[in-house]
Amino acid sequence: MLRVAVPNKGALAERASAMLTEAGYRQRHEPRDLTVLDPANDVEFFFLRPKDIAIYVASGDLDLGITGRDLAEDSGADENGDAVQEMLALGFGGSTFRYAGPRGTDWQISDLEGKRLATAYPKLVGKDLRRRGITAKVIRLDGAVEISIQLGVADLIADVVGSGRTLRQHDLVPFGEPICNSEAVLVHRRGSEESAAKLQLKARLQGVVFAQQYLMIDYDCPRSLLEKAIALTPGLESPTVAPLAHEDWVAVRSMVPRKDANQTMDELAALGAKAVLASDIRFCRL
Ligand SMILES: Nc1ncnc2c1ncn2[C@@H]1O[C@H](COP(=O)(O)OP(=O)(O)OP(=O)(O)O)[C@@H](O)[C@H]1O
Ligand SMILES: O=P(O)(O)OC[C@H]1O[C@H](OP(=O)(O)OP(=O)(O)O)[C@H](O)[C@@H]1O
Ligand SMILES: [Mg+2]
Repeated sequence: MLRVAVPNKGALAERASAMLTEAGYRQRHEPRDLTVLDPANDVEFFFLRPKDIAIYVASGDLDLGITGRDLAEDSGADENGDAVQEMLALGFGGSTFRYAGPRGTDWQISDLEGKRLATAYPKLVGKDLRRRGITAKVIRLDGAVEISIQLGVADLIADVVGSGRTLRQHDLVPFGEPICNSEAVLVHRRGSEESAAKLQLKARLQGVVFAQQYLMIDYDCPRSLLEKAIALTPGLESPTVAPLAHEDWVAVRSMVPRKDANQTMDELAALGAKAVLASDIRFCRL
């Protein structure tokens, strides 16, 4: 039976469970439940603290986990790499992990040298500092890191930035390139086998991710414009083209990236396509 770790609280928990439900798996009904058995799919889910998930997966006690890329990178067992390996990016829970300092100074990365730096991600930060050849005193906190400078424990911080609201509230500004561009990811133990059971769960989640990132576009198109229309909507392999009762016209169906959909629809309409419709894809296998 496949054993899978899912965040039990925090920024990723709800979306991770919703994605698994969409992919056809049983999820918990009681928010306090720590395990859910899904015998039909031969999977058991374990609901764990987000920070602990990479530890269970890296040790091999659990086969797969959903966690943040920043947390996965922070779990690295040694200098040679992370103990867990990303199998799939899940397209939600986006954030950056950044250095920040008090507003009013034009902070540079070189200013980190010799400073006290508070963070809840000491390994991720330690690796970044070593890579840059900077020596700083890393102070490990569990959370609410943004307040540590005000309280006198640190000079600078490194933390998760979502909307940026928490930094602004504490008069902090981010500086330097992000240490990590994070999102929710599916991980397994580095170097472990990609078994058929793991690949099946990955494929199901991939189907949900694609369904959320693409729309299906349908339109009617004069045959004379078909080549130009297909160039706008090439689809994944190639679009479906079906005859219409009116022999000068065809119906076209193609998947387009959701983020480009409105622009593509405008361009199709300008070209002379009619009845341009967009619809959601619920899930898919590609
Ligand atoms: N405001 C946010 N926006 C986007 N992603 C976030 C945000 N806060 C946290 N995350 C992401 O969620 C993941 C886990 O962080 P989360 O805050 O949920 O757990 P935690 O800090 O370990 O637990 P807790 O905050 O409950 O003590 C990380 O990958 C992080 O990047
Ligand atoms: O840029 P924002 O949208 O404001 O989000 C960023 C904040 O969200 C997370 O905090 P969380 O609520 O998890 O509390 P924590 O610091 O105790 O982990 C993160 O650690 C930042 O503090
Ligand atoms: Mg947090």
